[in-house]
Amino acid sequence: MRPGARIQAAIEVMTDVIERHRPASVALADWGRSHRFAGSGDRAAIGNLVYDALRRRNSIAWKMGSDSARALIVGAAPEAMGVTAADVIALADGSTHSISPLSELEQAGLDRPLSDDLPAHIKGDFPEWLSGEFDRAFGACAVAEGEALARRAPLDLRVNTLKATREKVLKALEKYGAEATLLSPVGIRIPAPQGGKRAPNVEAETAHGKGWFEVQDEGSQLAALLAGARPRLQVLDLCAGAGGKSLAFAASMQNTGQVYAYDSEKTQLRPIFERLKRAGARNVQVMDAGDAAGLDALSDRFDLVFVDAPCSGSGTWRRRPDAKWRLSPENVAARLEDQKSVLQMAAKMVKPGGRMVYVTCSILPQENSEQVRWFCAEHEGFTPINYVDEWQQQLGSDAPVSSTGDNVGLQLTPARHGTDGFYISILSRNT
Ligand SMILES: C[S@@+](CC[C@H](N)C(=O)[O-])C[C@H]1O[C@@H](n2cnc3c(N)ncnc32)[C@H](O)[C@@H]1O
Repeated sequence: MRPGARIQAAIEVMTDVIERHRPASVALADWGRSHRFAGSGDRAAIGNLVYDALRRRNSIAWKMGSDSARALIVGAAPEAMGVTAADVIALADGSTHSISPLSELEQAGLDRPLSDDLPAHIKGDFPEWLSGEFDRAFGACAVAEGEALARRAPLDLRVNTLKATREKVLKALEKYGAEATLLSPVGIRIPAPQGGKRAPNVEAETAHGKGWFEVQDEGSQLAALLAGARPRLQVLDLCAGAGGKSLAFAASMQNTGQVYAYDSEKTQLRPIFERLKRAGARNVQVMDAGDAAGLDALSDRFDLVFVDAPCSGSGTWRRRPDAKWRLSPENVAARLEDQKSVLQMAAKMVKPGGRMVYVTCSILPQENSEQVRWFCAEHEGFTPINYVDEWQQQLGSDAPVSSTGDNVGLQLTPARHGTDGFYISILSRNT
């Protein structure tokens, strides 16, 4: 496909996303199925246009003077395709399948700089109704944090130390520009693709098939490392989902002790079996999904209960930018209730002297520090542990500074730490 046709195709996909409220990945897959002639390069370029437009939706709409699918895609095109505004104007020649010529207004929008006095939610590309939460979370840094959440994310991998070393995986993925992560000692990063380039399909690599690594954001790796899953412990991964953390624990525990992987949803849990097999993880017991009675029978037993709580996902907007605009106050309220319910359940499972680790991939204080405060008020036997000391002990390096400014919980963000937005709080059970 010619570049002008790719822009037109992206407008069609974006129309589907906006008008029919469909997830971008579904709209893109549907478009691919009904346009079989399009190659993988075309699909990647169209995907970049759609995702970049969603990442920077507010600022692009302001520049272009419209929130229409066409305005958003045209506004995103220079950066998404790695070309100049003049190139985009020239590409829109109205030839068969291509985008029609740009109006004067559209042309002017491509060159319009953002003015300094714009509100934070426009400059930082986050939903206006979350302005208060962004302000509470980041104060004067709200725009910078929003901007970082609106950039493309790198591809992060966790080396499976049961089967490989970081050096070995770095060598296997050298061709993709793989480099060691700065914070996680078992992490590897492939930088985000620029312009029209696409991210490599690392899961098609032999090294992945052999179980040498898993795709996992560095923030997620750090949450698992900070939890302190040592050899021979009894660990409960309470919201195990596809098992990302259970796999990391199995590696930290050198396949000794026991990890119980539980989730209320069997469809979430389903991929864990294949992943465990590939990784050579032998100390993970997958519980029946939703088996509350089975879980109850294990009360007061665990050295470590890890709560990877259901949340708004606001920390992962770089990877799922459409979720940013679908999120509603009602969704957040529902997740807050879910979090309280899993925290209540988790409290019963920790043995005296054991610990609970509460994690979200969110940057909203409501879901993070405020839930921990609520939990501690309800459960007198639990006390938050200073994460700075814990980091030193578990990772043997100096802890990064949390964007919350305190040591109760570690809030990681793309702007400060280069990871997805993650919140990690460690609580010890004293009685
Ligand atoms: C953030 S995801 C977990 C991701 C997973 N730990 C990983 O690393 O791949 C949250 C999970 O919590 C599960 N969940 C929601 N409510 C739950 C509950 N009451 N008990 C157990 N799991 C629950 C969801 O099904 C979902 O899989």
